[in-house]
Amino acid sequence: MSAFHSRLRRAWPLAAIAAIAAALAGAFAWTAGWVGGPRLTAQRFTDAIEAGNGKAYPGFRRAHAKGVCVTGRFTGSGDGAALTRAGMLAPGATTPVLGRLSIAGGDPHAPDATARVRSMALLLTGTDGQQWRMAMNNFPFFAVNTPQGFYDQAMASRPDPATGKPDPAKMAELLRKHPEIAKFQQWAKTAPWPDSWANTQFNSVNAFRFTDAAGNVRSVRWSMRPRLAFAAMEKSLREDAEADYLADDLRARLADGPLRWDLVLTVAEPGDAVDDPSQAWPSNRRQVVAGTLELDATQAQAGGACRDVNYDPTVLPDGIAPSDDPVLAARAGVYSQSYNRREREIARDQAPEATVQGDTR
Ligand code: HEM
Repeated sequence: MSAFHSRLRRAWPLAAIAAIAAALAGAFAWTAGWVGGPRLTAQRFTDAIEAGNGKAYPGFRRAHAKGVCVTGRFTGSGDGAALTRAGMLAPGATTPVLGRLSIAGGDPHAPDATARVRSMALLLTGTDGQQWRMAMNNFPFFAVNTPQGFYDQAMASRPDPATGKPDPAKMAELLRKHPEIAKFQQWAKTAPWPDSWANTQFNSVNAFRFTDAAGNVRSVRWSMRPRLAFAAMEKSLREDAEADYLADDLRARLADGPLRWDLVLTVAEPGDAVDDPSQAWPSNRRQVVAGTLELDATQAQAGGACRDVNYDPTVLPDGIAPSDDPVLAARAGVYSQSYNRREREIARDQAPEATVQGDTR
């Protein structure tokens, strides 16, 4: 070995250590948001959603703040077993459900007629303790294709202090940056509004990976399809409706008996957008009715068990896993942040409105 090579060999460990140290320092700086611009952390994301709400509502979810708890059960039909080994979809398997029906938005007192987006969240707990948490909406696809898009939307929606409404120039800039939003705006403008949670279809929107007993993996989206026929509510009727007509309607319907939705699994084909929730899949994809959800009771969220649940859609039983969709990953971080903030406010007695027993919603 030459003198040069032996000097190099002696120097190498020091150089390697220095390089590793530099890489670690770089990674730390990136994580801390010192380089490459401020990173989109769950904290910043949640701050933006709070700012978009215009006002603080301690103890409430930072999104979908207004809602009610529901309870019931889910029974597997057995047909879903062709797609996943998850025991909850086995034939006849019955799983207790603690759920929540809500409207989108950060104001827990918003009149129902102002909320274009309606939602269903479910927590299924299997006999072996495994959980399947879902948070679904009535839109068929998401407004944006990245977490950054959702963040930008929250920032652009912040009320302008002068008008109390979002600045139209900022909204125009948002649309220029995220043109996929136009498709969602078209849906929001034209799709008829259902008159009840009970006849609304709720969609997972994000895709998930289903693994069957033989180890085959497929990309799946799912929907809760109501057994009740869709009934539209015209604008004039919505304008005259009571602020809490959805919860009133739910109580009245449940007094007459349980409400049911079928769980419909839709299987992707090669080329379908499995990591982009803003793109619907073609309507001819294979569908499987994997079971039925039955809801038979409702409770106000202030005193109900759903208040203290984080319906994080990445909590899944064996046989179902998150896709690589970055929006899904972002949801897990932001829901946790929102959950921690609201539970801390409740624990510190800073949230009388969110905790008052006997409040109906
Ligand atoms: C980056 C995208 C998204 C962000 C940042 C976001 C943010 C949030 C936040 C902060 C909450 C409140 C969580 C809590 O305090 O427990 C929430 C609730 C919810 N979100 Fe999202 N969301 C996103 C996408 C979606 C999508 C794609 C869907 C459905 C298709 C969805 C459906 C829901 C539902 C149903 C709830 C209410 C859950 C409950 O009742 O607790 N979200 N979201």
